[in-house]
Amino acid sequence: MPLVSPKEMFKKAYGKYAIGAFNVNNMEILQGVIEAAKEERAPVILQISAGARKYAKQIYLIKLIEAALEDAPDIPIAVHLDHGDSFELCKAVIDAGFNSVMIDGSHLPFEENVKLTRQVVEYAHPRGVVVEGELGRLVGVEEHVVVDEREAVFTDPDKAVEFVERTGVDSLAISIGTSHGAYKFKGEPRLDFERLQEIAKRLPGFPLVLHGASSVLQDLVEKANKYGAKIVGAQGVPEEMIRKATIMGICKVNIDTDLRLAFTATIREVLATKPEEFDPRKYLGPAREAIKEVVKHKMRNVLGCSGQA
Ligand SMILES: O=C(CO)COP(=O)(O)O
Ligand SMILES: O=C[C@H](O)COP(=O)(O)O
Ligand SMILES: [Zn+2]
Ligand SMILES: [Zn+2]
Repeated sequence: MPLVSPKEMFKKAYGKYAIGAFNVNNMEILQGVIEAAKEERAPVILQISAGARKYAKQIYLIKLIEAALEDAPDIPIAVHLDHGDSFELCKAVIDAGFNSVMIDGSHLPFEENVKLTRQVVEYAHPRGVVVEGELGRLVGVEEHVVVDEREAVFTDPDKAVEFVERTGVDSLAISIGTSHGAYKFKGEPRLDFERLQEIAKRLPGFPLVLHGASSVLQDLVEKANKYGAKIVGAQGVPEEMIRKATIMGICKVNIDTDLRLAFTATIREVLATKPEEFDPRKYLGPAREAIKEVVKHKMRNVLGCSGQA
C-alpha cells in the first residue's frame, strides 16, 4: 500500500479514536511499531524528528520505511516530520517523499507563526502533503502556577480558530498541560479538558494533536531502575486522560518517551542478567519485542485504533 494521508485517517477517527504517532530512530524501533500495527490491524503514523534525521541519516530511515510499506501492505501508514523548525527542513522532507509535516512555530510570536506555517502549507498542499501546526507552548506547568502563567502557555481557543483559518493547516497541536519527556508533572497530573472542549467546539471536526502524550509507564521505569537506571520522579499523562482526549477531538497522539523507556529497560535487563552476552541481536531483539508490546498496548487499550486499518 502506498502511504496514506493522515487527513484520511483523522476523518475516520474523529471523536471516536486516535492514531498513534510513534517516533522512529532505527530499524528495531520501526520494526517493533510495524509489527504492532500489523497484529492490531491499526493505522499508524511514523514520525521522524530533526534529531532522528541527524542520527540515522534521512535516507536510511526512508529506505527502512519503504521496506515497512512492502512488509505491511494492508496497513495504512503515514510518514510525518515531527517538530519541523524551518521552511527549508519541511521542504527537504516533502521533496524526499514524506506525506505529512509538522511546522512548529509555537515559540514564535503569533504573526510570525502564522506566516511561517502558511509558507509551509503553500508548499505542501499542491504536493499532496498535509501540515500540522502548533499553537501554545509545551512546557511543564506545575500545580501551583498562577492562572496568568497558564494562559500564557496554553492554547487560546480564539487564537486557535484564527490560526487555522489564516494558515490553512490540516491539524493543530495544542497545549493543554502535557510536555515532552519523562518528567511531566510535579504534583497531581492535570490536563485542561475544558480548554480542549472549547477548542474542539470552535473548530468542529477539525483534527487536534496531543504532543507529550507518553504515560511514563511505571513498570518500565521500575524495570529500568532495577537494572541500573536512575530515573527518579518521572511521571507521565495517565492513560485514562489520553483515552478521554481521543474522544474529544484529539486525533493524533505523539509517543516517544514510552518507547525509549521500553527499549532501554529491556536492553538493561538483558545486559544485567546475561553479562556473558555480547551479540547485539541478543539485546536489540528483545528491545524490539518490547517496542511491539508497548505499541500494541497503546493501540488497543489507550488510543482505540486497533482493528481500524
Ligand atoms: O510529543 C512527542 C513527540 O513529538 C513525544 O512526547 P513524549 O515525550 O511524551 O513521548
Ligand atoms: O518531541 C520530541 C520527540 O520526543 C523527539 O525527540 P528528539 O528531538 O530527541 O528526537
Ligand atoms: Zn512545540
Ligand atoms: Zn512533540
